[in-house]
Amino acid sequence: MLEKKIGFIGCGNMSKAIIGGLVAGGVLKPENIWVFDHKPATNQAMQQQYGITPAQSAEEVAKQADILFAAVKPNVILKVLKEVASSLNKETLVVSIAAGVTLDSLAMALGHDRKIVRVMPNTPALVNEGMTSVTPNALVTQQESEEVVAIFNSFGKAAVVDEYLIHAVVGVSGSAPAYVFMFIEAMADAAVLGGMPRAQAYQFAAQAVKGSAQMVLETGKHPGELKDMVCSPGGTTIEAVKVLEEKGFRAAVIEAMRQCMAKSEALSKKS
Ligand SMILES: NC(=O)C1=CN([C@@H]2O[C@H](COP(=O)(O)OP(=O)(O)OC[C@H]3O[C@@H](n4cnc5c(N)ncnc54)[C@H](OP(=O)(O)O)[C@@H]3O)[C@@H](O)[C@H]2O)C=CC1
Ligand SMILES: O=C(O)[C@@H]1CCC=N1
Repeated sequence: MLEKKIGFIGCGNMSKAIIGGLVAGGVLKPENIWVFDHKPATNQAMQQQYGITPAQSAEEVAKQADILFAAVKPNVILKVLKEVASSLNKETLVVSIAAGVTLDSLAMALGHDRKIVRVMPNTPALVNEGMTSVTPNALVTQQESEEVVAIFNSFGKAAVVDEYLIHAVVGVSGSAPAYVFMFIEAMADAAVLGGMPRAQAYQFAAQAVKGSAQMVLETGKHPGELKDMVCSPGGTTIEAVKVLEEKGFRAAVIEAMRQCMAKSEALSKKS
């Protein structure tokens, strides 16, 4: 169990996913998780649900934390960090989850002597299947970096990546659950069209996606080979594959992600 205090400023979708994962994984005592959201009702609800410690202010969280998560929207994070910079201890590790906010701009807000880690998680952290990239600045030690990776590994998988890869990470995992949910919803709609009850259709579609993902991860086989294994000659699947190719399925996914990555890059230039 990690004997550190972890603080969160901002408690929305992502903080809830990370805190849920930390508590479920027994990574640290819930009372060692300090939370400040500017909505008091959120702090109370988190205390009731997880037994975490609600704070009265962002400064209080900053003073308490050994590792401080800045988990507010990208447009407010620099202001929030500037306000708490003087409350941080010298050794506090600041972890930013904001999309498009670079290590350089975080250092400008916090001071250039700060240990900062930029991470990009995703919402499946809520069900212990998150995927997170971890990018430390030069002041973070190997051991501290490994600690952050271990935190995210406790509710999914995590890997250290160079900062230039962050836009690809946003495209392929940070934002990706949204397109996967759309795919599941569309498949379920089609199953409903085929007469299946709606709830059952979501179950079948989601399990098909989960099982297929598991096959990629566990067999190490090329996705194309796994696809070929499903397509019987003259069978049903190849009919579906033909239509997906005709409708530009792959091109649509690639173009959607290209624009997602471009937006991530544009946000980084603004910050
Ligand atoms: N959602 C996702 O899938 C992912 C999000 N991210 C990043 O995570 C960050 C947070 O996203 P997400 O959790 O979705 O956002 P949310 O809006 O759900 O959460 C942010 C929370 O912080 C609160 N807040 C805003 N300003 C302050 C402040 N000054 N002090 C304390 N609390 C404040 C917000 O309150 P209010 O609602 O009143 O504004 C809200 O409750 C973003 O920077 C985003 O880029 C990264 C990866 C994936
Ligand atoms: O849509 C967004 O900007 C954030 C970043 C990754 C997922 N959600």
